[in-house]
Amino acid sequence: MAEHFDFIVIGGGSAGYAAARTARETRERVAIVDGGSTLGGLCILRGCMPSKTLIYSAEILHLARLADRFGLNIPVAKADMPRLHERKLRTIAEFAEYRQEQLASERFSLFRNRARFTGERELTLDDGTVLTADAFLVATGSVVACPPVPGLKESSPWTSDDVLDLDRLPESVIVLGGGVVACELAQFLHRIGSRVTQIQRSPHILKEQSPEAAAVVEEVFRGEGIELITGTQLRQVERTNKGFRVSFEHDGKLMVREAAHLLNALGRQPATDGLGLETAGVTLRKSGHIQTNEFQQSTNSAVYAAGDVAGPHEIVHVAIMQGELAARHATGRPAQPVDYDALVSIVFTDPQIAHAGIPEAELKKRGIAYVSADYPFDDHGKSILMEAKHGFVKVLAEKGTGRLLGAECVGKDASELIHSLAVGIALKASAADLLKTHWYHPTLSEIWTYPLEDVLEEL
Ligand SMILES: Cc1cc2nc3c(=O)[nH]c(=O)nc-3n(C[C@H](O)[C@H](O)[C@H](O)COP(=O)(O)OP(=O)(O)OC[C@H]3O[C@@H](n4cnc5c(N)ncnc54)[C@H](O)[C@@H]3O)c2cc1C
Ligand SMILES: NC(=O)c1ccc[n+]([C@@H]2O[C@H](COP(=O)([O-])OP(=O)(O)OC[C@H]3O[C@@H](n4cnc5c(N)ncnc54)[C@H](O)[C@@H]3O)[C@@H](O)[C@H]2O)c1
Repeated sequence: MAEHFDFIVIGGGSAGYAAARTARETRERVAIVDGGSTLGGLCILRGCMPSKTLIYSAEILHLARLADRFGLNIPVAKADMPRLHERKLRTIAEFAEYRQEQLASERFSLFRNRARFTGERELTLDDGTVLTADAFLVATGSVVACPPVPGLKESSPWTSDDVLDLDRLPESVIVLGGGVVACELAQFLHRIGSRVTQIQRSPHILKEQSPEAAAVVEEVFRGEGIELITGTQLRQVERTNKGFRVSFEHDGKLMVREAAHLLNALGRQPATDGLGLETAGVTLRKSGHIQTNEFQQSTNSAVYAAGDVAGPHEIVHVAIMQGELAARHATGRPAQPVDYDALVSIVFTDPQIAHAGIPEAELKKRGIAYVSADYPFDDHGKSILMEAKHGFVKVLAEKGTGRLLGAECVGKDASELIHSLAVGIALKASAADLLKTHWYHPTLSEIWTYPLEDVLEEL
């Protein structure tokens, strides 16, 4: 006999846990099914938290090496890999334990299995248990993609999981890709002391960001000593007795690079394999993501999807918003679709790239009339005294009304700085509204006053 629930979540990561918690507010019988070897989800175990723990250490190391610039004498600054690794494990363990306790609490029925749809409202677990529910949420996340580059799969390259678990210094690494994972980890590896070559297909890294923002990071990467080669076409990957050889075309010539290690950072794909989605009448988009409406409902109205498996943005806070939205809708409560025009996205390179609202290219595409203004960090008091002169801030506001539509920040701690503008954008404030703020001096944040004032003048 099948056990029946009000709401079943498949996948107890960021999206799944947020949905289960939200559904439990008004429903008694909520189940979570997670077949991962460790509970906790990508963000905690192998994504945001381990990467940002390590990247922060690498930033401190980088600053220590620039000690002379700050009038300091730090004779030796280098990574202690076993201790770096141990700190990461300790930090992650704390987050994971907390999440595991939440998932295993008596509020939910937790099944440590892989699940597969065997009917429109029926799941069969890998131990044969059959579960039915009024509504389901698929929140199975994503897996590393391996595009059909000859020899890539056969050579078993590292993925981000391997880099985030290093307890020794790799002598040299070739990083394939120019997306967020590739860039964040290429700079981390370089800063801890590896020789890094990064190979990217398009003419610029970080193609989701504006070309101006990407150009700042490219210049810093090359200045720090990363060999960054853009505008390439990968031809072949081979294992050698010393490591790896990558052949690619660049400027019409065939080029070859060799290194002890190879990192495949060529993207991730939605984790839908083996879920029996066809049996449940759930359709996928061309991208492989589960197709949903604005309430995260799939083509089977009883099956919702959220997080990396649903897209369109593979970011934790979006996964959480989508999970909460799906659970509210599935349990018959008022639910507001996610407002992607207020999206915040961040790349944790140094300098960081942060964006809020509608990107400028999208404003142009939609034919929205806007005014814009920017200001560089190399002309700002606090960033000058911090020796953090790379990058700029930019504000985009609606022509006529001055309503904030978008903002971009490339620079030190851009991930923190963007949030004052993100609040303005989400609350549909105008440039004049934001200028009522007491912007403290000297801070990095007060740099926003320059483009805000310029935008106001331009209106
Ligand atoms: C290196 C790296 C760094 C990142 N850094 C950031 C960052 O700084 N900021 C940010 O916002 N985002 C970051 N991300 C992205 C972020 O981690 C993801 O967007 C987010 O964790 C996705 O959450 P999710 O709930 O969709 O999936 P997950 O957290 O992956 O959860 C999916 C769960 O489903 C389970 N599961 C899968 N298949 C089945 C099945 N068939 N049956 C049962 N259970 C199943 C898995 O065990 C897992 O627990 C990073 C990603 C990577 C790889
Ligand atoms: N700071 C953050 O919020 C953060 C950090 C890491 C990851 N993430 C999320 O994880 C997701 C995955 O990141 P990612 O960097 O792995 O993927 P991505 O899709 O951002 O980047 C993949 C890269 O691989 C290249 N590529 C793909 N196929 C190729 C081929 N056949 N030949 C040559 N190049 C090819 C692409 O041009 C791109 O540069 C992202 O969507 C991101 O949202 C977020």
